[in-house]
Order: sequence, then structure tokens, then C-alpha cells
Amino acid sequence: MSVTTKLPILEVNNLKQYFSLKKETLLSPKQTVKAVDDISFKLFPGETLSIVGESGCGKSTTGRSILRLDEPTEGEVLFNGVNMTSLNKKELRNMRGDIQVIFQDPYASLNPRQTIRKMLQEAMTIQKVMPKEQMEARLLELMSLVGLRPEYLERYPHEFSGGQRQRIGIARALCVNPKVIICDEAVSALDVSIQAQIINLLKGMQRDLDLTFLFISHDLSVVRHISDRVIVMYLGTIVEIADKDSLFDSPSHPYTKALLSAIPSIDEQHKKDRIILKGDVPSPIDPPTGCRFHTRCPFATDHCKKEVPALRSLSETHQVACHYAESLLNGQVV
Ligand SMILES: Nc1ncnc2c1ncn2[C@@H]1O[C@H](COP(=O)(O)OP(=O)(O)OP(=O)(O)O)[C@@H](O)[C@H]1O
Repeated sequence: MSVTTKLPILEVNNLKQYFSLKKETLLSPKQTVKAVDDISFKLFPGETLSIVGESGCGKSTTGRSILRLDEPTEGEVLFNGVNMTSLNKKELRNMRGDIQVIFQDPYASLNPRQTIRKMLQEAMTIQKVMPKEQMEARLLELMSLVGLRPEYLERYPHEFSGGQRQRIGIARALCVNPKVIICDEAVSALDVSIQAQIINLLKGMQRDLDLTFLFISHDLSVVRHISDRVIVMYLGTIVEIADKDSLFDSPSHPYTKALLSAIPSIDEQHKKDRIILKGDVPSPIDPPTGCRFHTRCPFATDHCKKEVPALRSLSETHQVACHYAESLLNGQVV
């Protein structure tokens, strides 16, 4: 799919999400977690854009900030050109119908005391999706869309398996006719075979209902399967954005290369090629200066310690934020 000819459905500009940990006193300075620190990207209609990166790099916070479940510290999120960050509560509630979220643990987000019917009816009523008389037909349609039997409408969440609960989570997201779905580790808790079923369900829905996905996952095998484009995050920043094939076939950022080399493989050569990064991910409370990855990067120079690398285009569909990658492109030594 060519994404460059379309206008974005969602645009994230210079988004920051800082969490204050404690009040400042004379003895203890205020601590701030820079969970997401100045990220920008575009999501185009009909695509699946994934966000990958190790635990704690800011993937979920990005999703939550887009939805304003956590109020962004700075930056803007445009949905079809409308700035969501400046909407009042009512306007935001109306727009939430357009952007839905599916979480990792569907059980935690389902009310254990509500039947599936009640839960879906309530969601449709809040968003004023349709008159009551039309709801019954829509409920049956939704159950069919997500591959569940109509009689399951009368059941409670605890009566379902993990995969079935995720189907219910998907039905709940779909019932308000969204345009964008943020899938936050939506298949991570499921067995591999059930994962495949849910991914196929999502792909089919995308095709049939013209949906756009922001797919948050730490699982690169799943991301490779489902994505059109991929964003790689490290310590609250974007280090690489590329179409799926470029990212997996010719990753440019040393961090992306290390991440990809860690995908389990039965290939002996691949096992030997594994790149082991030195040290741990630094704290987002006091992230490294310059390039945040420099403390673990095998190619880091003094320049990397001082200057934050900007995202530069390697091609129309591939951008990287790395002084070393840029120097290779320019045929220079940093
Ligand atoms: N409400 C909060 N208050 C303080 N710190 C937070 C809050 N939410 C997230 N963080 C911190 O922000 C950073 C990014 O967290 P986030 O959950 O977005 O990462 P992630 O990439 O989604 O990782 P995971 O897959 O483990 O959830 C982490 O250091 C996390 O501890």
C-alpha cells in the first residue's frame, strides 16, 4: 500500500509524556519520568503501523497519551486534522468513538458483573451509536463478526477462555464503529495458535471494515506478520521508522539491528550473528544526553554523547535517528 499519497488519519506532533514522581523538597528534588519525549509520526488510513521496543520504552504511554487516558505534557494529536489535545471532555467523548483501544488483558477491562449483551449495549448507548430498536441486530452482527455464538451474549466474562475474551474486547471496540483501533499488546497474553486466530480476525476486520491499526507490541514476529510500517522506540524516543520490509531486511539503527537479532531462530548462523547489547536500558528519569542509545551503542562517539540525532530520511519510506547511520549514508566518519 502506498501511504504517502494519502492524508494521515492520525498525526502525532512532538508528543511528550512526563510523569512527576514526587514533590520537590529541599532534600529530595522532584523526579520526572520522561516516558515519551518528543515523538512525531503519522498514521495513514487503512494501514497497520506498529510500535516496537523493549519493556518501558514508552509504547503503551504513547497509546494512552493519544487517547488522553494520560494527558500529554506537550505536543498535539490530530485526528482527521482536528487537534484532540484541545478538545473539551464532551468533544473528546464523541471522538473516542472514532479511536478505540484493545488491551492485553481483556479480562481486566471487562466488568465481571455484566453480561456481554449489557456491556455492548452500554458502550453503544454512551456513544449514541444507534436507536435502541436497531441494537439487537447490531449485537448479533458483532458476535458474528468476531466469531462468537449469539447465545454467548448472555454470558459473563469469566465464562470465556482468553482468546474468546479478546474477541469480546474486539467486539466492544467495534460496537461504536471506530476508524482507528489501538491494539496495546492485544495478542501478547495468548497462546501462539490463538494469537494467529486473533491476528487473522484483526486483518479480516481491517479489510472488511476499512480500519486503521496502531499496533503496540514487543513481539517482533507478530509485528512482522501484521504491519505495513514499523516504529522502533528506545527510552521514550523514536529511533527508526520504516516500511516493514525495509525495517526487517535492512535495519539501519544499531538498536533495531540488536532487537531483530534477538528474534528466536532455528538457523545456526543467525544464532551466531546475535548482537548482545552492553548494559541495561538507562532510567527514563535521567536519560543519557545526546543520543539516548549511546551508552549501549557499539558505534557511539563523542558526537553521539552531545547531540541528539534527528530523524533523517534514508528513503521515502525509511527514517532513522542515528549519527552513525547518517555518516555511513554520507560516506563520512563521525
Ligand atoms: N503513570 C505513570 N507514572 C510514572 N511512570 C510511569 C507511568 N506510566 C508509565 N510510566 C513509566 O514510563 C515508562 C514507559 O512505560 P510504558 O508502559 O509506556 O512502556 P512500554 O514500552 O509500554 O513497556 P511495557 O510493555 O513493559 O508496558 C516506564 O519507565 C514506566 O515505568
